[in-house]
Amino acid sequence: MCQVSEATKLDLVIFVMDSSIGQAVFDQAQAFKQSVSVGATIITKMDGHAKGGGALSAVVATKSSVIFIRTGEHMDDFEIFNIKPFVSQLLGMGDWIMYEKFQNILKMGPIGQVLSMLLGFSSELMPKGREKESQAKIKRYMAMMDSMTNEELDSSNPKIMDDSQRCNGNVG
Ligand SMILES: Nc1nc2c(ncn2[C@@H]2O[C@H](COP(=O)(O)OP(=O)(O)OP(=O)(O)O)[C@@H](O)[C@H]2O)c(=O)[nH]1
Repeated sequence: MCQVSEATKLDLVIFVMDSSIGQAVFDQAQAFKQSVSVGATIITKMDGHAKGGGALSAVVATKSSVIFIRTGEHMDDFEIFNIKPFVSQLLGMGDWIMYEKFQNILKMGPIGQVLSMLLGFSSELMPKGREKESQAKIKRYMAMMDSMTNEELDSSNPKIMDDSQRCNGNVG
């Protein structure tokens, strides 16, 4: 790697990390940084189970920014790195965000009008003429989420649900 770096005039050295290796990436990234001057990082395999927490270690070790994530095996499975969804996924905040959305919607009055203004809600959730039913559905989702522990809300793993909750019908 040092020889390649010395023999060529590189505009940018990119450290490519596999998100599935987790925190072990720190040592790898540090060794990389000690040999060549890393300018950017790419996180791969974000389509798998890993949330990419190791990226934080890689960024600290290389003192570089993440520029892209890879989300598949094909050539074009690249996405520009976007900090908000990344951190949200890392913290498992998807369900919390949805819960807050529901709470705000219910506060905002006639739900049909409100939902029609919002992006991200499908017509199945709010069919025309069935607003009351849909409002009840949202309240049911919220009741389900109220019955979940913080750990369950934070996790994207459905297996973490307690079996007794499934039997009680608390979980859809
Ligand atoms: N699902 C998925 N597969 C990926 C991604 N990036 C790379 N791969 C696959 O992972 C495998 C290894 O990729 P390589 O590019 O050979 O990575 P490498 O670091 O040189 O691999 P090693 O030589 O095994 O260390 C290949 O089959 C890739 O297609 C990704 O973002 N998602």
